[in-house]
Amino acid sequence: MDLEKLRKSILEGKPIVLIDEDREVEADLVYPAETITPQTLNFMLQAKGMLCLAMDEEEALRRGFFKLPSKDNETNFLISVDYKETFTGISAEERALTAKKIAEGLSIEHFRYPGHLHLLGGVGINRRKGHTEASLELMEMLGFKRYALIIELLDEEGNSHNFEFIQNFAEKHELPVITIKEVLKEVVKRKNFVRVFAEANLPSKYGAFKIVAFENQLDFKEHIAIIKEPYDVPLVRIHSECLTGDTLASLKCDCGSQLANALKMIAQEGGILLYLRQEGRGIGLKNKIKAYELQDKGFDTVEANKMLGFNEDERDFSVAYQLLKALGVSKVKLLTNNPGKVKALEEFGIEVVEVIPIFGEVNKVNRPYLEAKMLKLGHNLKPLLEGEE
Ligand SMILES: Nc1nc2c(ncn2[C@@H]2O[C@H](COP(=O)(O)OP(=O)(O)OP(=O)(O)O)[C@@H](O)[C@H]2O)c(=O)[nH]1
Ligand SMILES: [Mg+2]
Ligand SMILES: [Mg+2]
Ligand SMILES: [Zn+2]
Repeated sequence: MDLEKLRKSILEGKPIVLIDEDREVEADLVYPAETITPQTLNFMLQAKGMLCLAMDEEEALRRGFFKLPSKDNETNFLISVDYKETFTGISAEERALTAKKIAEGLSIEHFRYPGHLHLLGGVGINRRKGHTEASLELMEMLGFKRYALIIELLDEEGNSHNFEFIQNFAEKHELPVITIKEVLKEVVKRKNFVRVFAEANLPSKYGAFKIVAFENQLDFKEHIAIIKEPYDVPLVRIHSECLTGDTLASLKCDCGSQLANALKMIAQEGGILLYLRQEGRGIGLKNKIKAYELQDKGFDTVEANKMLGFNEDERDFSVAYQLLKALGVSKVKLLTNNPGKVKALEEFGIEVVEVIPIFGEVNKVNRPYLEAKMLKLGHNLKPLLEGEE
């Protein structure tokens, strides 16, 4: 993400176009409240959405601004306000003044309500990945206080999901465009959401390990690390949970035998196994079993995922990066046949000094599954399946 370019745009009085790809490409214009001018605010109003000031909900509540009833994960409105020394509060100049006064830290006594500036409460980008939360992170990474003016961008007909219109608008006015996903990624790089919670010995039949549990504020799941020390550059296995393969001895996949082999290798060389709670390539256990239903009817693992409305692989390795960071690891020798895992770690700045294949057992049942992974998901399983290791 080109933060310099974004900062320059702000200094020129131009808002940033922030796209939410998860919500069918909805775009908001975003600008720091602390430096807003009536001119920029007036420019933003042509977007035709609802101009709001986003701030951290906790901070807002501390200062006496209060919430309006809303359901979980819906837009989190607080009472709308006007700064007391405005006339009606609606003009661009007066709304800009109200916004600045909030960004200055004034509490509710200095405002009339309801007023003409809507307030949105941000609950943290780890809890909600909306425009409100992303715009606050964006402000912070650009060196501004966590107060953002945001407004949805509507097209000529008043529609909010027109990618072409959004692009043209940005080009015409020379506004930078970024996505919530890009913001989130940058936040994961910069901040720490995970810390070591507990650490104990774990003697196992493969050797003497340590087991580490984490306090995890990123996806709130209970991931685990199994560690064998000492190591210089650790051998790292990032293993996604597979209840059926890992613990129920299913022959449908190679997960259980990969897990065993990884633990053996790590026991010998020193390293870390991250056990990630991303069952079924991220779709969860019950959906994986639904996918197995379809596989029983003859569809392959990729087709089954798609028929259920999922991508072929729904995993996100942000949390793996955060776990490694919490363990002080920035260089790894990665045990995998999956190029996607290497790419994911490298994007976060982890140095993958070596990629080491890790094969499980092939049998009659899992061969078609492994072939589908090789042919459709690009996994490097050729030596295993063609026995030419
Ligand atoms: N959706 C879905 N998930 C499956 C299926 N079979 C196994 N899985 C899941 O696939 C994941 C495999 O995880 P890993 O072995 O860590 O990763 P990988 O993509 O095989 O990559 P490697 O590092 O090369 O092993 C686990 O979460 C399994 O639960 C299936 O048929 N459908
Ligand atoms: Mg929105
Ligand atoms: Mg695997
Ligand atoms: Zn499995």
